[in-house]
Amino acid sequence: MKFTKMHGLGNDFIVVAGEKELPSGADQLAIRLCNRFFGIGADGLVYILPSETADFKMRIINSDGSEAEQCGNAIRCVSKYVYDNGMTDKAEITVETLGAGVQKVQLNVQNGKVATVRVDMGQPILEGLQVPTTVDQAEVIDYPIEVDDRQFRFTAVSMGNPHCVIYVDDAVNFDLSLWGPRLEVHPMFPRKTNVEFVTVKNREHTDMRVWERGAGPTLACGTGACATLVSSVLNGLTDRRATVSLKGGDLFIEWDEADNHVYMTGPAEEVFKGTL
Ligand SMILES: N[C@@H](CCC[C@H](N)C(=O)O)C(=O)O
Repeated sequence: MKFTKMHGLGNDFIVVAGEKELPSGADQLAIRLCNRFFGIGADGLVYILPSETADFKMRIINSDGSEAEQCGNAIRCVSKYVYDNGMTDKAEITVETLGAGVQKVQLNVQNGKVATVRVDMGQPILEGLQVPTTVDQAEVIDYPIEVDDRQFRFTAVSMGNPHCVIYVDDAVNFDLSLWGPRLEVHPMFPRKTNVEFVTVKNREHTDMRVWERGAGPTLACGTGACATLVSSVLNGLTDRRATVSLKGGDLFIEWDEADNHVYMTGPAEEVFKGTL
């Protein structure tokens, strides 16, 4: 099996192309290959597959073997992969995802290779039961949640996958590994959740640290950055265009008032190719 190790701001993936469909046993393979001590090491295993409704289809398996509906950093890596490897010569492509429909992608090509990618991430889902949370409300904004003896307030956003956004005084130094795993499996999130801890720096800039469902602490999360911007607008904290600074670097996120779509712009990089 040939693979390419790629990353988007340090959120890293083992990318595999050439299969017709998601192979059975992909969950166990992801657990084995994503292991940083006994495998290649990655946050997820990503398959690029043929699609009947788009130019390509993407499936992503988290490092714990669970499948995610969508992944912002992976879709940028997939877009770079298909262009740089001659699977398309188009600068605008479409990618089918499991839970966020078909997404339109614009490639910024420099010297024949994709440098950055702008993805139309679609419309955010805010209805509480659809995110999903157990809160039966049209929107779940600044809502109380208790973990052990600590009270947080969260805003729920789905970008195809669920996110719980929490504002803290200092996201950069926040104890992610203590609270992230507890919130990920909190009973208010029936399909578990990704958790973003956010500090607003000004109306066009936030810091964010993420605990990902099925992968733990990662250096960046594209859908998490989108959820952060949407949440920050809903809470009146930022404008509709802002930079989200993650541990691995910056993503530029826009929530368009006209079409209600969220747009994410950021880099994608190849690390190495290999054969198993
Ligand atoms: N890193 C991703 C999200 C990957 C999936 C996530 N762990 C989930 O289970 O929803 C991103 O860049 O969006």
